[in-house]
Amino acid sequence: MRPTTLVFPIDEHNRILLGCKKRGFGQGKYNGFGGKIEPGETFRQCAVRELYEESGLVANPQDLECVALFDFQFPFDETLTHISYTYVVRTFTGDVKETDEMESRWIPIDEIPYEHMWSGDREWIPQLLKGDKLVGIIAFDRDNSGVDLMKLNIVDEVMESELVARIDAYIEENTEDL
Ligand SMILES: COc1nc(N)nc2c1ncn2[C@H]1C[C@H](O)[C@@H](COP(=O)(O)OP(=O)(O)OP(=O)(O)O)O1
Repeated sequence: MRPTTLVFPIDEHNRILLGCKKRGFGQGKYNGFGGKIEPGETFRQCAVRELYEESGLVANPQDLECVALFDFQFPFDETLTHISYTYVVRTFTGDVKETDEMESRWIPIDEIPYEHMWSGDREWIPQLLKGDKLVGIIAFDRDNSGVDLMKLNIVDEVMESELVARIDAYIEENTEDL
């Protein structure tokens, strides 16, 4: 799986925008907005594109705050393993709309529906909301749903790579099918 991004918009009333995923990976779960990075994109470009496609909100890449880098590991199905650069955004325009992928709503942060989210989120989303920045591993169990291991470090700053997608695109362009 390609690297991914994940964005949590927060409004002036301190509500978080979450979407219930209508299809694909994480179907039926509430989450922020994101998806796979496309060749040639930076992580921030991916994040604002996915935010718009999935929620209708428009953000500038420079207004994203990078708050976490997660290595989501699925040892029992390696095809699911991926990293995710995770952002909070408080400045945006546009109207929230239902899309093919997500049905979204603004939720007060003390009413986040963790029981309908990925397990693990209950641990780290509150940390992000109080301002911590996190880097680490979350490893899932045999059913690819429960957390077997969570090893997260609080960091001063999440180092953002702008290179991965470009290298990926370069390799795709310059490698013949075997
Ligand atoms: C496993 O724990 C996870 N928790 C949370 N909160 N979010 C997760 C977890 N694992 C993945 N995610 C996020 C990261 C990305 O935003 C998406 C997955 O991206 P994916 O590319 O698979 O999703 P699609 O929307 O189907 O992708 P495209 O639109 O790019 O096709 O979930």
